[in-house]
Amino acid sequence: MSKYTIGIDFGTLSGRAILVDVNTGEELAISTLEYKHAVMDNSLPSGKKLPRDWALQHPKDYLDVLSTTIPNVIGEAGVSPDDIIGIGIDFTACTIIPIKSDGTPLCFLNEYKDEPHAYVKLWKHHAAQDKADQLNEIALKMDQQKWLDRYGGKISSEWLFPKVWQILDEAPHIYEETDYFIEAADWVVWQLTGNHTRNACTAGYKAIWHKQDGYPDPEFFKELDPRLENVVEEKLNMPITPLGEKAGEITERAADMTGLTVGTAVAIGHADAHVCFPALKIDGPGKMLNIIGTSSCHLILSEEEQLVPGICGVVEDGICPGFYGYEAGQNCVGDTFGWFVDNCVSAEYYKLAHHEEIGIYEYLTRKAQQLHAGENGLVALDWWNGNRSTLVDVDLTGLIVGMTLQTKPEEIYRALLESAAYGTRKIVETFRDNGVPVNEFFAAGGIARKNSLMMQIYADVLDMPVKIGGSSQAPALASAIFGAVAAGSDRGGYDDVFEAGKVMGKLDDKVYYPIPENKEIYDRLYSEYSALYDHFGKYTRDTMKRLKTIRKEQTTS
Ligand SMILES: Nc1ncnc2c1ncn2[C@@H]1O[C@H](COP(=O)(O)OP(=O)(O)O)[C@@H](O)[C@H]1O
Ligand SMILES: O=C(CO)[C@@H](O)[C@@H](O)COP(=O)(O)O
Repeated sequence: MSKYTIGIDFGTLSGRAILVDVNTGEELAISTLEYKHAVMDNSLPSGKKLPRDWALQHPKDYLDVLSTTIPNVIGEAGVSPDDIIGIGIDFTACTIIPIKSDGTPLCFLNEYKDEPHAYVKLWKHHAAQDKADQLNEIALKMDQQKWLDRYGGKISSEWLFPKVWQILDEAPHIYEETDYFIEAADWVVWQLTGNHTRNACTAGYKAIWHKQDGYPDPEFFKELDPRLENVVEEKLNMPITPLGEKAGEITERAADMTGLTVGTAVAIGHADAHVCFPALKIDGPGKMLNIIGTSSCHLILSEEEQLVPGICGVVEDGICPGFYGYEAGQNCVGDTFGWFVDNCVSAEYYKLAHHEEIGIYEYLTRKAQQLHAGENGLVALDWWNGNRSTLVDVDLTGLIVGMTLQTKPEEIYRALLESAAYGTRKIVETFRDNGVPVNEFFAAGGIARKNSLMMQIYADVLDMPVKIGGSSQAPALASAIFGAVAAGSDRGGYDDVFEAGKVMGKLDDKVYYPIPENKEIYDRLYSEYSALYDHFGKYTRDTMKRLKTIRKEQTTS
């Protein structure tokens, strides 16, 4: 008798569920729901305006994903809910919700509906950079290198404490009324199981938690703001559960909402990038996995804890049990291309794409593919939404050098694709230079399978073969794998995530190999990228910051 699991990937704009056969990895059904409120970066549902750099979400959209996509995949696959043995959840991170002790988000309560700080702060909420700057400065002054160095020497404004501090500073009453700040991954798991759990991945990477040392001392938090002295005890006080464990089982309420059977196993929540390893059968060190979507995450396992400057963090068991997991990343990849096609491509190009019955990305990609490496004469810095690694500063901005009156949209588009590859090479070199070998390169996420030109450019720029995940929904497949492990072998699942990955994971037959003549050109262009990277990112980084300050002043005056 076949058994099945469901994996749900909560992305930036939508939630995607897939139903997978546990014995073959076959994906029987998929269902996607776009979030009704998408990313609230201009205003709240009430119309209240939001300042620049904000990015909020509405937790009701996550419940809609559960109540829509799960029944959809069960119906489409035509399987009995009794044969679905487990479910796993992954989510963007650090995406946090202020909640009451019973799990109710503050924004669900009438009195807080018009309070921006009562809503979900999405991973790309970038309005707490000043808090991150102060936090890093104070950490250095207080000799907190022990944990700071594990986070590459800097905490990003995308992570939990700068966001929580911003809430305390700008809306102390919301901070006061919040019983817990919870990652959205853990909140969704709570809605399914009735159990309040915290996963080790997001606690480790996003909330400065360490398996042996715990959190920074209260003295440190007190120095940030005396009201934060006991922030851990007061707002985050939940035991942390390793990945690969079971969080609980589907409750009656969740069964009514989803159509699943009461008692179905639910895995501990995971982050959308980190979860992916078993979906590509990756089971050990030296194999970098790059999840390329709206943003991009670079993840790698190692048997040792090395301190690598400018990365997001190294966390023991933070990706898969038994290894140190490293994360680095780029704040925007797909988002940059989205910005470009929405703002910089003429109606004529859209008309021609329509005429050829293809989308605008495919149209631009075809045109960009006809160019030789280096023929566009452009080098771009990939900082359209800041720099996550290795400079850790969301105030840095994008740049294109080499533009002339002859420059065509497809040339700029190609330069943007190339800049994402250069940013990735910078990350790979930083790992290698600091004792973390990168021997193989794997790519997954929406773009990895959609854009073959981009993957070829990655192979050429990195001078490494690029292997592609076999599923168009790698995070959801990986979550289904974690669901099978939560169910365990007694119920027809697995006891070990790597064992489950071997059966349920998949790689595409297509591998992109470096083209030697392109590699040579890209080596030269990469050295130009590196010079610009150092110039604008290190020596004159204040230029970009000053421009942002002037813009802010002029927007509010
Ligand atoms: N063919 C394409 N080439 C490059 N970028 C694309 C293409 N199609 C979509 N995108 C961009 O990819 C991003 C979506 O990535 P995806 O992995 O599907 O979602 P998510 O990041 O939410 O998990 C969007 O920012 C979009 O602009
Ligand atoms: O930051 C992380 C994980 O650390 C991601 O959740 C975040 O970059 C969002 O990922 P997507 O680009 O939406 O796939």
